[in-house]
Amino acid sequence: MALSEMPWTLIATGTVAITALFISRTLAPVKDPQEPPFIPTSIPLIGHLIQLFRQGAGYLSAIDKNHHHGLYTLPILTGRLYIVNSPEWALAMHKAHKTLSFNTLVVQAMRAIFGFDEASMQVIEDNMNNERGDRSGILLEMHDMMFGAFVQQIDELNANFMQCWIPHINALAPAGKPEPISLWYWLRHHFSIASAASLYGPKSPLTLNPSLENDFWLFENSIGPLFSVPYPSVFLRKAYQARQRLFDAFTEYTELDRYKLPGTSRLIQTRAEMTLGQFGLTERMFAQGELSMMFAAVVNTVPVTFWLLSYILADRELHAEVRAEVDRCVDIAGGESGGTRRRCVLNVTKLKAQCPLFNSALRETLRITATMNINRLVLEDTLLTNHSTGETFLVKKGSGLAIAANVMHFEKSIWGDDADVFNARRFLPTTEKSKVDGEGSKTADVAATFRDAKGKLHSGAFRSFGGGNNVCPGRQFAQTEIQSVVALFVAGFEVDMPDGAPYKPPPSEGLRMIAGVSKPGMDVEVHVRRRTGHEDGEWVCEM
Ligand code: HEM
Repeated sequence: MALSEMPWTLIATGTVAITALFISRTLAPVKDPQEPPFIPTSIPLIGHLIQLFRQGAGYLSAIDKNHHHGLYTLPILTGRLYIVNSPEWALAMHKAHKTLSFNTLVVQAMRAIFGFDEASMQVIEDNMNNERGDRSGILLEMHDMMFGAFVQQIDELNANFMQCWIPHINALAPAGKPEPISLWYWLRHHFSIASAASLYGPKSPLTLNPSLENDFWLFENSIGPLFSVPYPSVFLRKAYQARQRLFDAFTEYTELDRYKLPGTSRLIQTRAEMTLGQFGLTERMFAQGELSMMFAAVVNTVPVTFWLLSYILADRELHAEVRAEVDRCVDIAGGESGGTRRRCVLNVTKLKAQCPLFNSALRETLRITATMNINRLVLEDTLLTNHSTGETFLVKKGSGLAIAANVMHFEKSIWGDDADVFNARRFLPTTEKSKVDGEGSKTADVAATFRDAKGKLHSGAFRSFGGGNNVCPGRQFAQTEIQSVVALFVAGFEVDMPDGAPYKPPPSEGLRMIAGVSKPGMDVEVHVRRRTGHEDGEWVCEM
């Protein structure tokens, strides 16, 4: 048959197929025999990318159903994204922190998301991956400072938060009257402002202008697109403008030296002294950079608090048991007669140390909801070894690498057959063991290794706070915030649906690829009233 006689559709299909084959042969990455297995895709170069855009991190769960590898490769465009799916490979990844860089991604975010100018970029890129081997430079010195500060200054941070939070609790449903609230919005609003104030002091930008709280979450919601969409001022106008208002407010805060006021955390004062004094960034750039600190401090803590409270409220039996534990941490003092309100003193140290079920429920909430992917950039060709199986794989320079916590946190061989559902008691062996070890006076690190019902430890499996060199330094502070907020609701209030029906949690918004803990997909309207016997209670927190 002559070419002119062939049907055009056949010719077109053939041409597309040959071109696709040519492109995929010449441009697509070729697997090195030492690399982790490649996951095929029907659309060369962009197939995985399309699915990641469409399904977010859920795509990694879908892949795991068909290709159950502990470590594998997604060829994307001309590069590779390695996915870590097992605790053993997660440990191997964290061990190789010298060549699997966290800071290179931080630097990219500072440019794309926090709008750093060229001069500031030069400062933060200097020795960012410890090229000089002396841990000098703003990123490494800031990292080291913060890891010390979050331990040494934890009491100050905790006290600041409780002082900022308690007024909202004491103003809620006063004089025994029920108060309707949108639970997610109420928590998000007051918690974000209190959290910002505990770091940035009494003149925190969000305290002076509470509408910035909404701007903050609008900005947060667009963090993925801000990385990739060109001309954000045009195509992401609302988020861009919200970010601009936040930049301006934090700049004013810095220019007016508000970080020097009493009540501001020493952590933020030191960040300001280092950034402005030692490293010479402008006030504007310091201010924009602080939005990254706000992100770390708020975007995960607020939804985890919401979900923990939701899980407890939705289960009457669990609610009663947690309430009994929390009640043992409350002292009620005086004032019953004569018009003075009774002081209800919540001891937050006891909450952490003497409430194994409450602590187990917190970790279980984190397991289910805090499954953010932990990303790294490969700086040099690196061999990773799985010490359980003895396997070694090569990960190549210039590639991305991510722990799929959303897969690992639901792996039945680790968490048991009920891994897909919330089980408040799952972490009891972890929280109770620490109580025994500490003779009842201390509880395990909230990021501690998961211990199953048979007592077996699963190192590397619980990744809500990351691990290794970049494990979350703010986790103890986060634990105080989350547990004190939830405990006050549990001990002091009843929360029901407006028609009096038991609380029903809303669905989750689902998982994005670049995001914090997933938020509720919709708000939930509830009626809050004071618990019988606590109608006139005035709440106070102590450590
Ligand atoms: C439930 C609440 C929180 C969760 C689930 C969480 C989770 C994480 C995770 C997974 C990482 C490691 C990221 C990586 O390795 O790629 C991290 C790092 C970090 N977190 Fe948190 N975090 C929480 C609360 C906080 C709070 C309250 C603060 C501060 C007030 C904070 C400050 C930080 C900082 C500064 C880093 C970067 C550490 C570094 O430079 O290596 N986090 N967090």
